[in-house]
Order: sequence, then C-alpha cells, then structure tokens
Amino acid sequence: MANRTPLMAGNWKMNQDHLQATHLVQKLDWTLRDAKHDHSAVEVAVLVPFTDIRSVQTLVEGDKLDLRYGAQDLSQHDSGAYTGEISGAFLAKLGCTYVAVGHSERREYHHESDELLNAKVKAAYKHGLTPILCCGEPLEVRKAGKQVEHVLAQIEADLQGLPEEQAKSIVIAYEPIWAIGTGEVATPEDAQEVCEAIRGKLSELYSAELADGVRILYGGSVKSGNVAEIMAKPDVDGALVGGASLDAEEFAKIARFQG
Ligand SMILES: O=C[C@H](O)COP(=O)(O)O
Repeated sequence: MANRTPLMAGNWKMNQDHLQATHLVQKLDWTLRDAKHDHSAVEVAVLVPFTDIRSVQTLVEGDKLDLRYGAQDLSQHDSGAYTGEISGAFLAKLGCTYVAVGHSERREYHHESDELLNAKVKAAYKHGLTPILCCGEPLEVRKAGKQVEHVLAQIEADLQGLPEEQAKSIVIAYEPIWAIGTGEVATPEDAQEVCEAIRGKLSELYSAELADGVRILYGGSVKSGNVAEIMAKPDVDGALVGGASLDAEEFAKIARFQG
C-alpha cells in the first residue's frame, strides 16, 4: 500500500466571517502546536468561505502556519460575465491549495450536475488547485442497498476525460448524505465498503498504482470520539469535517486521531 499522508479537512460551510476566521485559525494553530501535532504525519486543511480566504492567507503566510486552506466551490469558467461566480484563477492567486467540488449541499441546493462538476474538476486543475471531489448517497439509496453503484456512477461521471497526470493528485471525499450534520455517523464498515469500491473504480479507470496513491476521505458527523475507528479502516485516508471543525480544540483532536 502506498504511503498516503492522512488529510483532515475542515469544511466551515457558511460559518465564520473574516474576523472570526482569523481567530479560529490562530486558535487551531496554537492548539495543534501545544499538542506537538506532527504535520508531516497528518496534513490539516480548512475550506473557508470566499470572504475569509484573504485573511487566512495573510495569517498562514505571515506567521508561516503549517496549515493548508482552500475554498468550498469554484466556477467552471475562467472569467467573464458570470455574476457572483469565483474563478479558480482567483483562488490560486490567494494561495489556495484545495477546493471542494460537488459537496452534496451544492448538488442538492444548487442543482449541480455531474456534467457541471466534471467541468469544475477540470477548472480546478487548470488553475493549479487540488479538487476535493465529494460524493455520497441519500438515505433512500442506502436503504435500497445501492450506495456503491450510486457513488461509483458519480465518480465515473465527475472524472470523465480527466487525464491520469491530474487524477493522481485528486482527493475524494465520501460523504453519505444521511450522515451529514445529523449526528448519525456511518459505521467504519460502511465507510470502508464505499471507500474501497472508489479505489477499485480508480484502478479500473486509471491504474492500480494511481488508485493506491489517491487519498479518500470519509465525511459525515466525524468527531474526536469516532475518528480513530474510522481511520483504522485501510481505505480511509482522512476526514472531511463539518460542524466539528468550527471548534478549534475538537478539530485539533480529530487531526491527532492517533492520540
Ligand atoms: O463537508 C463536511 C460534511 O458535510 C460533514 O459535515 P458534518 O461533519 O457536520 O456532519
């Protein structure tokens, strides 16, 4: 198995204005430092509202914080008459490493199709950003036992035509929709089943070597109390954390899941 550095990414969603963001990032940094967090063993990132990015960049670059940051969405376009949209070029200029693509809240509330998400994944790479491609099934699909085929169809469509050279650095986040913000966490076995199938699909679409190197995260009610058992699964390489990432101490504990 490849040596995949775990990634703990906090998705702040629409929380924290730019002043609160400064405070939260500083607190997260102190907490990780106090705990002597080993950043070479676990990478920590925050996906923040667009309006926070400049403040986070100033802190991370100015104080040389060992923290990656990124956005929660991007436009499929580079520039032009697309009112309200944000180009990947702007995000790259602000030092973003990551950008979430296809979070279930965007798929649902903004009707983002797999075709659009495929264009967004390509736009991210065009501007030097690493997409964190989100996938996951709603409750009725899980109840019908069709979660694996649902997720694999999303992955196949969202990666359509993406060259191997780019796909090898993608991060995939499996987030069963019924476990997001509900307190209902998938069992480690549930997470492993789908993450393993995603790796298998990557192997089929690209190569076993590529599949072995890609990081696959689990998301959905991850807390410090349940992260260790999820991370113990062989195909889970990190977590995409929503609510718990807004509490610096809790998120730092999640990032130190090894103790
Ligand atoms: O992007 C994060 C996920 O939607 C999980 O959110 P949650 O940890 O609040 O359940």
